[in-house]
Amino acid sequence: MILDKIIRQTKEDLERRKIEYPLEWLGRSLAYNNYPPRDISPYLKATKEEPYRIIAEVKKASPSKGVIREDFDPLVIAQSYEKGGANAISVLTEPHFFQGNLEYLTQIRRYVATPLLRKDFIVDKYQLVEALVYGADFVLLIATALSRKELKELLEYTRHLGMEALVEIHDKEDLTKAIFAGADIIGINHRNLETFEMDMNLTEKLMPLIPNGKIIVAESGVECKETIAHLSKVGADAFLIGEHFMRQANIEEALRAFKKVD
Ligand SMILES: O=P(O)(O)OC[C@@H](O)[C@@H](O)c1c[nH]c2ccccc12
Repeated sequence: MILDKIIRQTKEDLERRKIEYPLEWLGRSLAYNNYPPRDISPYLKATKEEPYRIIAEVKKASPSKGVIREDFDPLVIAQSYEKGGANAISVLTEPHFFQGNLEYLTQIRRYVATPLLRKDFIVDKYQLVEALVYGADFVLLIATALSRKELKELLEYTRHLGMEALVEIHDKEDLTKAIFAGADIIGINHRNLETFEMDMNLTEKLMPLIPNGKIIVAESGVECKETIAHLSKVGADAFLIGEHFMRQANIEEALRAFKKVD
């Protein structure tokens, strides 16, 4: 089971980091943090002027596709995203399966003003403190990977630290967990994290079950404007897009083309 494998590896790494940088040290660097997290909701909620928002992802590789982009400079990519008009930027920080790095967050934060998502497999409060210290505005919490209680506690701690969470779901059971936890921003992942199978109808299927007032993010497999137009009509506020942009020679132009409302 790939998800189990990633979580196991994540926990192993975490034990090492906790010894190397105890929480007290990590907490101390917060005193020097010049980048307090921003309130992310206004960046993601659809409005009349901006009927859909785009979270563009910095992702070198994935377990389903291997290396997606050879010519990979996270800062240059993030700057292209910013110039192209991204509403937020998702930074993969998981090192083994996605070839990400926590340092990318800090690098990008220093030069880019667009809000940043720490995209990782978060299972521990320690990772939330890290997210804050390294410059994230919001974090991903994956309902499938957490128990009801864990999800609720991690979401509460995220807010305690002044951040918000994008709570990712893939089925009704995840949705129940997300609502129980008090999620305000719900990501519907079209990709099954176990089988990598895609269901591009999932947003449409789950939408009627989601209470009013939540911000909805459609995630994965979005590669054309037709999909965006359709899913935004169905009720998605924002789109999380990685691979499509990572495969472009001109990332900025590709993003601008998606942002242009027809
Ligand atoms: O590259 P895509 O198909 O546009 O998908 C982006 C994003 O949704 C995907 O990377 C993702 C969604 N949920 C995740 C959880 C962990 C790692 C990665 C992900």
